[in-house]
Amino acid sequence: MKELWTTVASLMGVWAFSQTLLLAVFPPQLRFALIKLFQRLFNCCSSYCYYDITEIEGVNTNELYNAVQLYLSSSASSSCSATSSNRLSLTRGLNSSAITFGLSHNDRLTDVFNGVSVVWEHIVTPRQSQTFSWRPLPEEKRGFTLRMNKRDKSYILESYLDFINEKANEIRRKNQDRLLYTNSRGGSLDSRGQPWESVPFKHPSTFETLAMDPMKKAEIMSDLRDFADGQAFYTRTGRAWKRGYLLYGPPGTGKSSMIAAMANFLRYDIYDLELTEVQTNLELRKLLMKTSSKSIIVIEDIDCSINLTNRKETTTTTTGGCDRKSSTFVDGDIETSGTNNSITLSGLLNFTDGLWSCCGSERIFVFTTNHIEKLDPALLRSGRMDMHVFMSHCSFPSLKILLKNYLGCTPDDVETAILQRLEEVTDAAEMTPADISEVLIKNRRDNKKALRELLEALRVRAEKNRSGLQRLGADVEEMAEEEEKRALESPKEGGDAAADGGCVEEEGGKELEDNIIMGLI
Ligand SMILES: Nc1ncnc2c1ncn2[C@@H]1O[C@H](COP(=O)(O)OP(=O)(O)OP(=O)(O)O)[C@@H](O)[C@H]1O
Ligand SMILES: [Mg+2]
Repeated sequence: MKELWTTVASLMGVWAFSQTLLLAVFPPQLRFALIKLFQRLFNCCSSYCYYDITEIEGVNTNELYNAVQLYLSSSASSSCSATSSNRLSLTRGLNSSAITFGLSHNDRLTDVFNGVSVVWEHIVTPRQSQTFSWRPLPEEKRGFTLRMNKRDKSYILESYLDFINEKANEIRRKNQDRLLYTNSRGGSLDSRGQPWESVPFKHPSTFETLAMDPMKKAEIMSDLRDFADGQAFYTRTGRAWKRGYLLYGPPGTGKSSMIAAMANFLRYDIYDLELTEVQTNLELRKLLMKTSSKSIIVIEDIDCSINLTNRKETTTTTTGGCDRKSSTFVDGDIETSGTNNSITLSGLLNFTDGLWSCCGSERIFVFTTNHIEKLDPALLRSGRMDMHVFMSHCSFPSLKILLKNYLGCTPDDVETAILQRLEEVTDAAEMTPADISEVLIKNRRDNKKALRELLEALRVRAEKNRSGLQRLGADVEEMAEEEEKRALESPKEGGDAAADGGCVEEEGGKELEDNIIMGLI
């Protein structure tokens, strides 16, 4: 033992002496060159190669550093024991409610990709002197060093880095709160040149809570899934990676709730485009260019936002309380006659389907309306609106979902007689899910009372609809009798009319009938 200590002491003495000699004999530049030479010699003999990924490259943040950090965070959290120590760093990013793990300073982690093992080291050194920079630099220099066997380099390096980028994007999306963007500031930009304002998107609506026909729901979910997984398909078929949805139906049937459910399902951001705030087609295009991939671009109540009825007329439209001049179109092209400084249907069609619509990818356009009949067919064609989804009044299957949402009860928990009665009246009542939700929310503390009140509300509404229909039938009959009487009183007139063509009379009768129906509605 004594001998061992003597050897260690003499070795340390030799080390101290050589260091003093090195410092005294070699000037700093020479020392640096020697170290470099030793490093090169070591690299030539070593079977490993090393890649440094620094946090800041020049004055720019190195995106790859962030990607590696995120990627390693998933491995670090799951394999804490694989690191050389049990210390991990924890971070929570801006706009993120998730905590991410990271390698602590100067720690190592082994990763395996395609059967090849590599080692990551997180290297942190103090920044020696603050060099001149337009922005303050962190006090520490941070970077990752990737070590892999030289023979594996050509085999995995490129695909490994691609994989890391992809994985990092996935983690970023999963961790980051989704955002709801709006263009409520009109055309003005913020300090970062952004036309969109954003807030965290926290809408709780999901496909599970959405009350609609289960078959239709499953179809939409599968369509969305296919879309999100369809990158290869869209590339192969030469189509832009986007999809259009038109949600239409009466107010309160869940169109906005469906958009929130779609965003939550795909984990996409939402851009709520307020068309009445957009003044020109150019502004619309700029807004589109500033949207990100993996997002849903929404235009609600499209029929109220812009005159979309006739592309071939010059019209002055009143939109959101302000007068707007539409341009003249010939098959959707803007005439350059001075009035093209406004937003037009042509601009909107280009927005959804033109070349500019492909400036990003993986985007869904959703339009909503209460009046589908008011929309120009050009807007409705496939490619622009691929899926037309009718959000209807509450059906019995939808009602069961609402009962589960608000009262927490399944059909088995409801008395058979009540359930049967509910089934009989739901369709006839034509109540919206919003109306039914209101009845259930008010009485949610007492399930029995809630069911009673709901049944009563449905019954009253169904009765009202039925008597309305009867009244309509009686009115139509009465009118028809009057017509008949008039025809008998003046047979010549009636005969002439008949000679002119019964369809005219028939159309007149139909018009009359339509007027009565509209009046009653
Ligand atoms: N299908 C539905 N499933 C679950 N809840 C619904 C549904 N439809 C409506 N609701 C409830 O009613 C409220 C209003 O619904 P929503 O705003 O989605 O209707 P909308 O169709 O967008 O109406 P509008 O045409 O007036 O914009 C929501 O907060 C939601 O709670
Ligand atoms: Mg809505």
